[in-house]
Amino acid sequence: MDVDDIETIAVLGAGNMGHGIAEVAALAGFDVHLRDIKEEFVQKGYDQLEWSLNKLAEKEQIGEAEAEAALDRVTPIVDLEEAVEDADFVVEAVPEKMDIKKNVYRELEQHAPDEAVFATNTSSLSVTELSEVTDRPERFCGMHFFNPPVRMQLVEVISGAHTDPEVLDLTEDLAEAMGKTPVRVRKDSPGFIVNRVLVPLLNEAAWLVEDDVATIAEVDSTTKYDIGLPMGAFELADQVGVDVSYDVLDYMQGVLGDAYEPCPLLVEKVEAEKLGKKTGEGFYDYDDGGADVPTDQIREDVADRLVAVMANEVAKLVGNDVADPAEIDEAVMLGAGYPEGPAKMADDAGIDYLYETLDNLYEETGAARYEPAEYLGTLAESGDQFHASAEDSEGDTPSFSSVAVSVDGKVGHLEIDRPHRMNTISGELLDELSEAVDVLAADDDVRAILLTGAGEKAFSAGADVQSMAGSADPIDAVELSRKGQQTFGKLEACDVPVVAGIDGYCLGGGMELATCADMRVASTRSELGQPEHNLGLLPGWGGTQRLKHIVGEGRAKEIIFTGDRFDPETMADYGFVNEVVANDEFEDRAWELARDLAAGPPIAQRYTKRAMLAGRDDTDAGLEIEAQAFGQLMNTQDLMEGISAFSADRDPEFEGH
Ligand SMILES: C/C=C/C(=O)SCCNC(=O)CCNC(=O)[C@H](O)C(C)(C)COP(=O)(O)OP(=O)(O)OC[C@H]1O[C@@H](n2cnc3c(N)ncnc32)[C@H](O)[C@@H]1OP(=O)(O)O
Repeated sequence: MDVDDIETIAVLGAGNMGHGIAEVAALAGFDVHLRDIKEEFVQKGYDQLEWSLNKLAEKEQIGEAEAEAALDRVTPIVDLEEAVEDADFVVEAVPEKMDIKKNVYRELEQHAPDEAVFATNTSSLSVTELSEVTDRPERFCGMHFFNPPVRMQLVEVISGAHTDPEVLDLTEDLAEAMGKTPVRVRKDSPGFIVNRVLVPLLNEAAWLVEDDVATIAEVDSTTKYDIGLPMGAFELADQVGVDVSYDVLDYMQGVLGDAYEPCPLLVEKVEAEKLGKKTGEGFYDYDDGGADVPTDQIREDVADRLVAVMANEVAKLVGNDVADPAEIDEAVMLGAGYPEGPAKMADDAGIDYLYETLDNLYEETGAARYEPAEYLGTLAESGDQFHASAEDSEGDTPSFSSVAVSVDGKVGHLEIDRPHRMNTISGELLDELSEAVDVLAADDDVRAILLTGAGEKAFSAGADVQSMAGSADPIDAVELSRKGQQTFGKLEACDVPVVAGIDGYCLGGGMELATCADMRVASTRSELGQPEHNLGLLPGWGGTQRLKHIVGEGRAKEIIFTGDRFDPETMADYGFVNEVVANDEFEDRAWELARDLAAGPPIAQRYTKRAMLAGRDDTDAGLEIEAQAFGQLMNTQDLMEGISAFSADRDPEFEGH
C-alpha cells in the first residue's frame, strides 16, 4: 500500500489525543472516522476538534473554507464496525491501559479490512505485545503523536518486533502527508525516544531534591536558564502530570530494571494526588501563582548531573540500536522543546567528563541509575562523541544544527532552523550563521543568498531571551551584542545580494537580521517589530544604527520606542519590506526574486553594495568607491555581455568576469 492509497483513516478514541489526531488527518485531506464508545464522548471530541479548527482560522493559520472542509471530512461514530469497515489505516488512541487497548484490538481485528494498517498512539506500552493480539502483527506499528497533535511537529514511528519495514515507511509517509516530522524508533523499547530521555531527567531532578543536594528552585533555575529547557524540570513534571511520569518510570523499572526506580518524592506526590497543574497543585501551587523560576540560582554541579543522566539514556538508545544520535536529537528537540538535542549537549559537555561524573556517583552511591552505559564507556575510552566532531568532518562542508545551508542553482539558501523555538537566535546559532555566511560567500557558484526561517510560524522571534536570562553577565552581554552586530554585518557586507524571505514573526534580533538583507519579501501573515524595549532591553544587534538607514530615523524611533508589532503592509509603507505577497505565494516569490538577483552582474552588484555601505555615513567615501567601481566595470566581459544583450534584445548571461 502506498500513502496515496489511503483515503479513510479511523481514529479510535476521541479524547485529547484522538480528536487532535483526527483534526490533523482531516486537515491533510483524509476522510476521518472518529470513534469512541459513547455518543457523549465522541461528540465532545468532535466539538473540541471544531473549536480547534475555528481557532486556527481565527489566527489565520488556515482559511475559513479550509476549516469547514476539514470538519466536513470528519464523521463521529460510535459503532466500531461502521468506523473501521472501510478504513485503510487505523490509529488507536484509547486510554493507556494494556487491557483496554488489547480488547479494542481484538474487536477491531474482526471488522477492519485485512490490508488495513493498525497504529497505536501509545506513549509507553509495548507495541509488540499489542500487535500480538491481532492477526496482523506485521501490519502493526506505533505512531506516537505529541500533545497537542495540531501544534506538535513530532511523530515517533515505532517498529514492533514483527513490523514489516514497508509498514514503517508507509506510516512515515502518512505522518509527512499530515505535515509532521516522523522519527523512526527502530526497536520497541520502553519510553521510545522522547520519554526515555525526558522522564529519567525528571526523576533525577527529584532525586537531587530528595537527597538534599539541591532545592527545587535551584534545579528549575538550572534546567530552564542554563540547560535551556522550555521549563524547569519540576515545572515540566507538573505540566505533564506527576502521575504520568511516575507511570512511565514504573513501567520502565519493570522492563529495564532499577535504574528507573521512581524517586520517593514523585511517589509521595502521586499518593497525595498532587499531580501538577491538572489538580491545582504538584511541586508548585497553581492556586497561588504556580511556578516562578528564579534566573539566578543556576548550579553547575546540578547541570552536570542532569546532562550526564541524559547522556546515559542517549548512549543506551544508540548502543541498543533504537535510534542514532541525530534522530534522538531531532525527536527530543521537536517533542520536548529542547534547545539542542541531548546528544549534542553531551558532546558539548564532553563525553569523558560526563562518563566520569556518572562513574563517581555510581561508586559513591551504588545507585543503578548512575551506572554508565556500555556505549558511553566505549565513547569515553576512544575519545569519540555521539556526533562526528568538527575534526572528523574536516575538509567537508561544516555540519550545522541550528541553520541549514544549501545551494540551488545560483542561489545559496540559508535557513534558520530552530522552528521548535520560533527560530530564536542563541549564541550558538550566531556562530553557525557566521560560518554559514562564510561557506556561501566562498562558493563561486553562489550569486545571491536567500535567508528564511524554517516552519510557518516565524522568520525569527529574536534573541532567545530564555538563554539570555540565565547568563546575565554584563561583560558577556557586551560581547554577545558585538557578536550579533558583527555576524549580521557579514551578511550586510557580503558581495552577493541577499533577500530575506519573511514568513511569520520577524521580531527583535530577527528583524535586525532581516535589516542586513538587501531586499525583504514578506508574507501577509507576517508580523514585524523591535519589541526589545518591552523587555527592558534595546535592539543590541545593530538595530539602533542600521534600521534608520532603511526607514529613516523617525520611523526607526517609532518602531523601537513603541515596541509594537507591525503588519507587513505598514512595513512596506515605511520602506522596510519591499514586497508583500499572499501566504501561499510567498515561497515561490522569495525564490523568484533571489533567482532574479542571482542572474544579475556579479561585479556591478558587489561594487554597488560596497559603495552604498561605505557611503552611508560618509557620502564622499561612497562616491569615490562608486567612481572607482564604475571605471573597473569598463574592463569587464559582463559589460560587453550586457550591452550585446541589450542590442540583441535578449536576456544577458553574466558570468562575473
Ligand atoms: C538583541 C536582540 C534582542 C532580542 O531579540 S529580544 C527578543 C525580542 N523578541 C520578543 O520579544 C518576542 C517574544 N515572543 C513573543 O512575543 C511571542 O512569543 C510571539 C509573538 C513571537 C508568538 O506568540 P504566540 O504565537 O502566542 O506563541 P507563544 O506561546 O508566545 O510562543 C511559542 C513558544 O516560543 C517561545 N518564544 C517565543 N519568542 C521567544 C524568544 N524571543 N525567546 C525565547 N523563547 C521564545 C515562547 O516562550 C513559547 O515557548 P513554549 O511553547 O515553551 O511556552
